[in-house]
Amino acid sequence: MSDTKSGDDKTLSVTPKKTLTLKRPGVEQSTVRQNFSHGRTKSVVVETKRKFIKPGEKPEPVAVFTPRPTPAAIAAAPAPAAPEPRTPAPPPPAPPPQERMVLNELSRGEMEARRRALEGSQAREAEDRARAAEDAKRRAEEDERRKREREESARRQAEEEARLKAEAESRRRAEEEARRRAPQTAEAAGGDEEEARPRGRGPVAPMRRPVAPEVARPARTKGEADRRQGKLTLNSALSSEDGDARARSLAAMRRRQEKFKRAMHNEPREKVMREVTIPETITIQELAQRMSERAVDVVKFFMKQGQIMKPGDVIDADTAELVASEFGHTVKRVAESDIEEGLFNIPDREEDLVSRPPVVTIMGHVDHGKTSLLDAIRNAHVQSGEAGGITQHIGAYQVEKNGQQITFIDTPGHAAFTAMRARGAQSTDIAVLVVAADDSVMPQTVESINHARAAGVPIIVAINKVDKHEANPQKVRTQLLQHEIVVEEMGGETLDVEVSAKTGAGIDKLLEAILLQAEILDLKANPDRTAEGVVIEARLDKGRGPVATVLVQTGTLLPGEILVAGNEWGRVRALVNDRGEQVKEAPPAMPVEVLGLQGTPQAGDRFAIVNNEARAREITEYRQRLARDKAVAKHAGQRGSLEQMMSQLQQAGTKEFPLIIKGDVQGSIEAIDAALEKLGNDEVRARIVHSGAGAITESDVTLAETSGAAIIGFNVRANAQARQAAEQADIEIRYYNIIYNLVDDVKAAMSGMLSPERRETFIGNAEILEVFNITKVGKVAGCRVTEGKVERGAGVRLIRDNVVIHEGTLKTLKRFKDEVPEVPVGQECGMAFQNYENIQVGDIIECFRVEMVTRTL
Ligand SMILES: Nc1nc2c(ncn2[C@@H]2O[C@H](COP(=O)(O)OP(=O)(O)OP(=O)(O)O)[C@@H](O)[C@H]2O)c(=O)[nH]1
Repeated sequence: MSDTKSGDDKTLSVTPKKTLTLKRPGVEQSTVRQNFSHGRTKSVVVETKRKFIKPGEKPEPVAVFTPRPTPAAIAAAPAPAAPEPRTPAPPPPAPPPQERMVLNELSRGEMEARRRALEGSQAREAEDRARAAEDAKRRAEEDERRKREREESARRQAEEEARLKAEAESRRRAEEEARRRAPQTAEAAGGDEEEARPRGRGPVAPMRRPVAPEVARPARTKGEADRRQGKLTLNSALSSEDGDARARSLAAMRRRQEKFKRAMHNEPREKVMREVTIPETITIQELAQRMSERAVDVVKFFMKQGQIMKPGDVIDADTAELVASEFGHTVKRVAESDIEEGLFNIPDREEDLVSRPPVVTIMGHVDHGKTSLLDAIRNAHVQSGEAGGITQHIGAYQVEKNGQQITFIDTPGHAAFTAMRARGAQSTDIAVLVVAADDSVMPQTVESINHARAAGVPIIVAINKVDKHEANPQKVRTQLLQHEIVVEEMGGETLDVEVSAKTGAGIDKLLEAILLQAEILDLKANPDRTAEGVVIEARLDKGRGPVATVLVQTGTLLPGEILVAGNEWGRVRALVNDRGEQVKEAPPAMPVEVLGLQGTPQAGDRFAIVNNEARAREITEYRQRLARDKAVAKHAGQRGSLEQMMSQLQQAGTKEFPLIIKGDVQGSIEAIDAALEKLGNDEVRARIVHSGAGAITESDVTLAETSGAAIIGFNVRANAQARQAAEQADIEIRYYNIIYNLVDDVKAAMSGMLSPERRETFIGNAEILEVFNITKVGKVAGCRVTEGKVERGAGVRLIRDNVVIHEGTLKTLKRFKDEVPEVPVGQECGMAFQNYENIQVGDIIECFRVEMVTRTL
């Protein structure tokens, strides 16, 4: 049987020290494990009670055994001693002479162990006592230090206050002094100010900006006082209870001091410069948050710029960037287009690439024969054996030459289609530049050259109309030199072909030239992958719903796939080629009509295939949101910066001509929009309330009604309900099929809104020779017409010494006794002014006619 000391024994460490209360006066405790035969053990708590002895008395150590209340232990215990309650035991009968032991039959080892346990326990107690004393000392020191600090801070505040007062006083005196001594030189005045500043005290900053500290100081003191006196907080309650020891934490004190110092020195809080991430659009609130600025400060900034904004307002990235840099932050522009990651430009392996047909766009000046050429090519070269097939306009077509396909993008080359053409060039491999041989290089020819160059697309020159007798192809070639287009014949590398769209001459050669150029370009695509491409045209078809003509640029498009194009998506219901036939697939460079989209995408939108509807929805919703935000931001932007506001003020008198435009094809709507945008001047301009592809519906009429707009249908008609609604609401619907006519009409209508111009025509002058005062009539001037003639009813001005002193109308114009309508030059007459009599001999009467002229745009 052996005893173990409980100190390090984990099994015993749970012994509830608290219940055993080490601090019980005069009692020392430790736990001892006793081992018995057959592996039985028992834990006992040893309490050593010290007896307080009077001087002279002999100390009598006492050990009390408290058995653990485990049943096993109770059963196994050989009942060594009667269990004692935990209350301090009354001193037992005088022990035998063994020191500190009352147990019988303990071996030396056991006794030694117990002794060690008791000693350890004593040592611990001593340590605890020492620690407590140290803590108390530290606390006292801390309290003392805080007190000192508070006193110090109060002293400093008082000092600062006194100093500021002194400064203000001395400054006031200095100013007074300066005023007394005025006028003085600026230098002398500077010197005075220097004098006025208390020397060697305080920093220079408060002197430079003296107002802030003075204002800040009393406000702070008052605020603090109010806070302290007015409110009873837990803190204040405690601090009043046990002195000021617990009033404020040290950190709070420091913060307060820092703040105070800053206010004193008018130092701005140290600014943290951040890199602010700015998406395409952002709310002011969000921007402020990202800059760690207060939204109200950003709003204030806008206000200074003359814009009234709310924190919830959306601004575009450019504005946000400006704001961020004004606040001193750096900017990182990001596109929130992570969602589109992996949608486009999936790389292909070299070995998967195969040759594909070239995509050609025909460009050139108005009337140089683009449409005729496209038609000529198409009519002559629809795929062999299918010549009888019904061709339809889908915005692009393919022809076959020498067994090879060529894709033509069939967008008409009207001036207003510039935007479309620019997009066309992006999806194009080769640009055919049509120049009429009977004309010359024109502005749009140059524009086309620039578009092709910008897109990095090689040009083939088609010199058209060579059938005409006045055709001069050589002149065209020479003119092209000026624009750095050097055709082969002139020793350059640009292919040129003389053609006639009328007779069909040279068309084959042109196609061959295209194929040759394509060979040089070595155009390739991977047909064994999901399709990617571009929308050429999109429209709302009455029977088929939204229809988009797309050009597959890589991969193969199949029915059933989920296609995302711009803001729209849909499951491909059918693919229709340029001959109106349904096809099972659309390989690279093939233009097809896609049916099954949910909405009409925009011409020029890129399309791609996604795996599931959820992803398609996610992408299109994101794009729609983006478009919406952009529109809102644009709108907000219109409320604009100061410049914008000024221009708005200027425009305040601008009359708007609201229009709703519905068209058959997205491309034509864009063209109309662009053309109408150009109309107008400072006084009147067209405002397109809404435009879109599709028939004119009842909702268009409602919109027209609310916005006071006229409705224009381009190649579309209003449905019966819309017609009826328009009739009832008295809304005008106009139909057009030629853009020029549409634009001309709008122009004429807008001209009617221009205020007429006042035009003045000089008629004649008369000199006053005599002034008669006639009763009942008043003063009448006897004049001679010296220039032109004088007319009754015309405007007259009275001019004295070359100064106009009156402008009005004539009351009478008499020749002898008769009223006459006019008096020619050289004759004499009598004239009287309406409501004006201050006339003198020698005055000149100028006669003029005013016309109001209607203006046009
Ligand atoms: N004699 C002759 N006339 C031609 C030829 N090509 C086009 N034309 C005529 O030129 C005029 C304009 O031709 P378009 O094909 O409409 O010209 P465009 O460049 O498409 O014109 P926009 O669509 O207005 O830009 C038409 O009257 C054609 O008949 C040609 O090779 N020879």
